[in-house]
Amino acid sequence: MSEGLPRYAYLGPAGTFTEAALRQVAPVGECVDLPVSDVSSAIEAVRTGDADFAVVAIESTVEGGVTATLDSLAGGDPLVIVREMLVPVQFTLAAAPFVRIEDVRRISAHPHAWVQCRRWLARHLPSVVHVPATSNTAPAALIAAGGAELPFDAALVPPAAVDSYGLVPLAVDVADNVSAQTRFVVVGHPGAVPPRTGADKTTLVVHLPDNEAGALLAMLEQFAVRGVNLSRIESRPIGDALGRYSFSLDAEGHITDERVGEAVMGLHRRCPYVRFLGSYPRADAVEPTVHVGTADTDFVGARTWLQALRSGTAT
Ligand SMILES: O=C(O)C(=O)Cc1ccccc1
Repeated sequence: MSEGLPRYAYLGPAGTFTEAALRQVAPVGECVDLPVSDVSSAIEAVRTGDADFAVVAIESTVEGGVTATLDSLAGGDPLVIVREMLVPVQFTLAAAPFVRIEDVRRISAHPHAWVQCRRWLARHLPSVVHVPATSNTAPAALIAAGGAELPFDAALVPPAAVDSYGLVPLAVDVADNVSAQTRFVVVGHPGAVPPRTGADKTTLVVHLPDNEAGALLAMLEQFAVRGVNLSRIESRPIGDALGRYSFSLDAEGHITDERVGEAVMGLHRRCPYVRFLGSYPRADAVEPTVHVGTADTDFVGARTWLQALRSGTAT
């Protein structure tokens, strides 16, 4: 019975790294899986009410921010990130039984997978052609389905998907970076913010005032002067005119941390648009370094002192 279970939209079909991320939060049987063919559809499924949550890749060690995810979250009805997960990413070159590596001319791969294996491919199969796939297991599912002749001979797939789709490995560990990781997030409707753990992240989208010299520096100063470290920042076109950019950033800390709250208030004062995309526990549980004068007690003490000055009760 799946009634009452949370519904998760994710990039399918089964066996993607996104599904591995989903399993960290919702084991099989404890949720309804809704596989879709791109991250924007996964996020949209939450907006339309077809899903309760979406699990989407947001950042990778190889390519940085996943732009489709950042753009889908930056506009449209507000959604928030409630959790993050890290998944190690490796690839196997695999094919239907009886395909020999020397006969491989066309390889189907998700564009991110192709980039992650570029050096290996250039070295071992320099003349192969890339056939883009919607996910890391979409070509595996096509091979497993059999039937019509496919426009590719082999595919780059997650190692765990080789057996589950009845493929054979032609070459293992073909990713260029052995420590590659992808960061995934669970996206849901705004509501109660996940409690502060002491090792949290806050994701924001910020627009800067137009034609103001130093506006980016002024935005960054809101964090710097309060001792808030940023772990990711990137610009994306707003889309309405050339030269207009939106900044997507991750700040270390929780919205209930005084220093993060003060920085976000500073953004609200200085920037024409600020979207809060959630505070959630860091997957690596690393706590931020708290610099002198930026602990919660420092902010609360300073506020109490100011109140006393204003009310004439300071001693
Ligand atoms: O989740 C997957 O498996 C995907 O197809 C997306 C992807 C692509 C490359 C690295 C990590 C995730």
